[in-house]
Amino acid sequence: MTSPRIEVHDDAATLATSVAGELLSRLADAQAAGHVPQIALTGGTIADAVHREVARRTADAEVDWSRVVVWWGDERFVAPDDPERNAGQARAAFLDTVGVDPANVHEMPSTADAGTVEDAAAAYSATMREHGSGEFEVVMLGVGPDGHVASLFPGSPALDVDDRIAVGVTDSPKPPPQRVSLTFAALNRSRSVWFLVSGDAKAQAVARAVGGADRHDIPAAGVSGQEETLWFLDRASASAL
Ligand SMILES: O=C1O[C@H](COP(=O)(O)O)[C@@H](O)[C@H](O)[C@H]1O
Repeated sequence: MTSPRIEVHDDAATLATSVAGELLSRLADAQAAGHVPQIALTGGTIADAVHREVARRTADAEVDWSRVVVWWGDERFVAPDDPERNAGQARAAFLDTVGVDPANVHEMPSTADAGTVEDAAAAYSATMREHGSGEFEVVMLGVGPDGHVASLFPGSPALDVDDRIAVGVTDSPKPPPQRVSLTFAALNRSRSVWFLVSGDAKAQAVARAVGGADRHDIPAAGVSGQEETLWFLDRASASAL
């Protein structure tokens, strides 16, 4: 478990630019060292802004996207073309344009691929065991006003599942209710964990997570990187620190 570092940016736009730049530089460094980096993406508003900045800045970066392996920290269990899909959002924002190898992009199953969320979670766990070490270079995580990360929500039974890579969620308080999420155990194997948070609605959750709340109350408090835990905040989300 690493102590958190906090970076406060003026607003969501400067936060997104900074995260995108840092991600491109981490990936370039990992590739220069001979690695094929694996990353896990998140969904949501600030993630979308980060993804669009990655697309905008990729032409000037030294990253070979065909040698980056892409996973997700969570996904909504809906039809593949549903606008709620985190994967669809990331594809539209950057994956469709930066030159990733489709064989290296591991979307979580949709309702077209699996009968139940538990089947979907089991299939994703198997895919991760087959294709990757599960040791991410960087996991990016949005945080909800209730402190949720990925699809690990306060009070959910999924918070206590530590013997699996991915878990099915059937009662998400934020729609849609059915989701698949990586577990704390899987997220915590990442080298770097980056929280991306913007807006004053999330200020209390940030303060409680950084202050070491119980993960059952504020799930973001239960995730940290093996080498680095970094909070990218804007002034509004940092206002209760
Ligand atoms: O439902 C989800 O919400 C969080 C945060 O989203 P935001 O719009 O409040 O930024 C996101 O990180 C997660 O991946 C997603 O499924």
